[in-house]
Parts: sequence; structure tokens; C-alpha cells
Amino acid sequence: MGYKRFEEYNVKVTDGIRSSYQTILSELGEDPVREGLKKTPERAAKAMQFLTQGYHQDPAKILKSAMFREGYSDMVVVKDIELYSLCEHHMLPFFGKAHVAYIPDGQIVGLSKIPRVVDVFARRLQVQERLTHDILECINETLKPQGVAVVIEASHMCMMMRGIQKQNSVTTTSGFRGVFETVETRTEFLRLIGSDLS
Ligand SMILES: Nc1nc2c(ncn2[C@@H]2O[C@H](COP(=O)(O)OP(=O)(O)OP(=O)(O)O)[C@@H](O)[C@H]2O)c(=O)[nH]1
Ligand SMILES: [Zn+2]
Repeated sequence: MGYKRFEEYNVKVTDGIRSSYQTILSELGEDPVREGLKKTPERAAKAMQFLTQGYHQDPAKILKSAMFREGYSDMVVVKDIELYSLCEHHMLPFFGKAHVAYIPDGQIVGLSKIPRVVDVFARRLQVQERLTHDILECINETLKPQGVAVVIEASHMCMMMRGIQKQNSVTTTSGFRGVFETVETRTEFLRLIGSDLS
């Protein structure tokens, strides 16, 4: 069946999440039944369930649904994949770009499946480091390529809207497996994505 978008996923808003948001509104000093807020617990529950739908999706299955035997054995790079996730410490967004590359070993994967895998892991509560490794290991273990590389550049709302309140800091995380562990291949990838790390 493969990957399904939330709209097709038929997830019902969970009563417990909706009523918890109603409690939060009251505890914040708001009137949860005033006109503008009446539907807010429902909307917030729906939004949060959308943003965490990755718990109900199987990223390996997504990759397996479009793997093809092919002799191509050079680098495949999908860069600038926009990414929105939630930090598990504050449940506030972090967002930015993911860059993913692999070198096939007899099998390629449908290109769209790479951003889909990024979305599945991003739509769970995360830290940027684990998100990077989740994507890396999933592609490595499922596609079994000669190598895989992932770089994520992201800004964290928990460091922008509150806390340290730094508006311009960007965090870069990276992971390399197989042939990307050699300097030459890694450097070529970093050059192709225009990374400062190269
Ligand atoms: N390593 C890592 N840290 C993260 C990520 N997202 C948020 N954090 C950090 O998680 C840490 C949680 O630290 P705590 O001291 O428990 O929380 P806090 O009091 O809200 O910390 P401040 O943000 O410094 O005010 C903070 O330093 C955040 O910046 C992430 O993806 N990776
Ligand atoms: Zn945070």
C-alpha cells in the first residue's frame, strides 16, 4: 500500500488529545468556550496528530515499494529537502533542509521516496541528531547501497522564540556510512550540496 498522506489516512481526532488541549487553554487563563477558541482544541489536536503521523508510518516499507535493479553506481544526491519537525524537549518546531545522497549497489530507489522517508522521521518528536541518524540508517539498511550520507541544517524555535533567543543560529548535523566515510567521496557530496563543511 505504501505511504499515505494524512488526509487519506483517516485518523480520527483523539478525544483525549482534544480534551487535554481544552484543559491547557483553561490552565493558561483562557476561556475555552469563547467563540474564537471553541474549535481550537479540535484544531490543535488535529495539527499535533498531523505533525506526529510518522509514528504510524513505516519508512522501510516506503523505500521497498519503489526499489529497482539498475547498474548505475555513481552518486545520487537529493538536496534542499525542506524539513519541519518538533523538538522533543519543548515540542516546538525546528525546520530547515535535509540533503541526502547514496551510491547504489545494484538497486536504486524512486527519488520521491527519499523526501518521504525524511518526512516520516521528521513527523515524530525528535532531536536533530537522531533525525539525521534515523534517515541514514533506514536508507542504509533497506537499500543496502555502497554508501549513504545525510546533512541537516536547521533552526530551532526553542532557541529563537524563547530560551537563549538567538534568531540566526543554524545547527548542522551529518552522518556518513560506507563509501562516504572516505574523504574523497564525502568531500564531493559536501561540495555538491554547497556545504560549509567541505
Ligand atoms: N542536541 C540537541 N539539543 C536540542 C535539540 N532541540 C532542542 N535542544 C536543546 O535541548 C536542551 C534542553 O535543555 P534544558 O536545560 O533541559 O531545557 P531548558 O531549560 O528549556 O533550556 P534552554 O533552552 O537553554 O532554556 C536545550 O539546550 C535545547 O537547546 C536538538 O535537536 N538537539
Ligand atoms: Zn527545543
